[in-house]
Amino acid sequence: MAAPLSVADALFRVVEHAAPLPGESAPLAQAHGRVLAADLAALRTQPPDDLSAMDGYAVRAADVTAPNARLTVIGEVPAGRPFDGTVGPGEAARIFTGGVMPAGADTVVVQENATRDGDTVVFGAASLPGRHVRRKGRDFAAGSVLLHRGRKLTMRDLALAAAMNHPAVPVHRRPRVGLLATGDELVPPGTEPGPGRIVYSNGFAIGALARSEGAETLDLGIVPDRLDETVAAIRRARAEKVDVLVTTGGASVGDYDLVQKALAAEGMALAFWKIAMRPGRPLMSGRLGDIHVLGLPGNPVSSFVTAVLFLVPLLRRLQGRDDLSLADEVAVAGADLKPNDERTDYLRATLASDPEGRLVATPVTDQDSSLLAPLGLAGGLLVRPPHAPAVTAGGPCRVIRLPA
Ligand SMILES: Nc1nc2c(c(=O)[nH]1)N[C@H]1C(S)=C(S)[C@@H](COP(=O)(O)OP(=O)(O)OC[C@H]3O[C@@H](n4cnc5c(N)ncnc54)[C@H](O)[C@@H]3O)O[C@H]1N2
Ligand code: MOO
Repeated sequence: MAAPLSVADALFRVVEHAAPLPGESAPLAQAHGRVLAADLAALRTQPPDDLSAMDGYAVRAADVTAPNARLTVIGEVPAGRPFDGTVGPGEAARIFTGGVMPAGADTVVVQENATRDGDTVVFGAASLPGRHVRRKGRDFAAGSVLLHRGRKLTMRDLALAAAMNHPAVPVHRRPRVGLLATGDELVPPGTEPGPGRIVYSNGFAIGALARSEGAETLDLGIVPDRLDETVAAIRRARAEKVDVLVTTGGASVGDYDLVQKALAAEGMALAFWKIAMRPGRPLMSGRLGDIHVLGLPGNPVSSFVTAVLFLVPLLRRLQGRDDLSLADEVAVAGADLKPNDERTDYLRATLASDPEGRLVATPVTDQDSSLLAPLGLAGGLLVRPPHAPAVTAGGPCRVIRLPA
């Protein structure tokens, strides 16, 4: 039997055919977290002119080289209303923060250092050229590319794009993710489950994860373990033009695990089924026309962990991002770790800081892949690579923080 696919190889196969979705225009107020589909160049220079940084008087520095200079006030320059005249020798213009520096003036004396008497002003202190003046273009020049394609827009980027004079920005379309749960035993939360029934849970975490990664989600419901109903749900997903179809459950080898059979009947090209990880071994991936299919195992922990590791990168790729995976970071093991076998292990671990400020990751005691309560307590996944040797408590390890 061929060795099962490694996590890295599986991830490559999940994203290799995922091209960024087409661009669309998003108004700035709706663009937070969207990913730029094109470079963004400034449409204007900022500041557009030399501006005063203070409320005071715009003067010639040559007139105020010593304290007690006495000048004649020839006009007023509020922000947004430039002054037509020129400040000549012996003259000053009253100016306010953001006002355009009038011709002739090259420095600003703050009003705290000025005594005004009618048209005359006397300065208590000397000033130097350029003092309290914000030079034209100090922030950026027209034509400069300040935000690059592939960037996930932060709230600060929105302010910058606005200052660059863009009311809207080109962003990749949000991926549409269809979520399909399978299993005769599943009932929605809030009902009175009959004997042997299980409350449907995992789609709530996976849906929230997908939306937090910029996707729109479509709930395709729960289908029973029947081929015809599973096929019908897959057809619904196609009719709804989802970009990604995420199924949960029915991924294993049991008589009622029909998801792959139904997808094959609909023409899916299988990329892989089963990979060398724990939890999540029965993960399946393929393509159904333009739809990227991820078949996640039904166990709630397995489905969430595989969604974090594979759905997140797929959604990021579809939105044109290059930072596909959630970053891992160095931590200290909070307990002894056994040597690992050939599968990458993702241990649910609580996270804390030790007195030296180091991140400590302690695996929860029961690592069964059905357990949601420990998953809720875990702040991260402690990653054990294939064949990792034993680590004693206090030794180094790596963790992936789980999204909130
Ligand atoms: N003979 C074997 N049996 C199993 C194997 C195997 O290799 N050989 N793999 C095991 C592993 S590992 C996993 S993971 C599961 C995955 O199985 P399925 O994807 O087919 O999942 P189901 O059998 O449908 O469900 C498993 C478990 O999870 C519950 N479940 C399913 N969907 C949901 C949901 N949406 N919300 C909450 N809980 C859900 C379901 O009731 C089952 O208890 O297979 C092992 N078996
Ligand atoms: O891989 Mo299963 O996901 O171990 O429970």
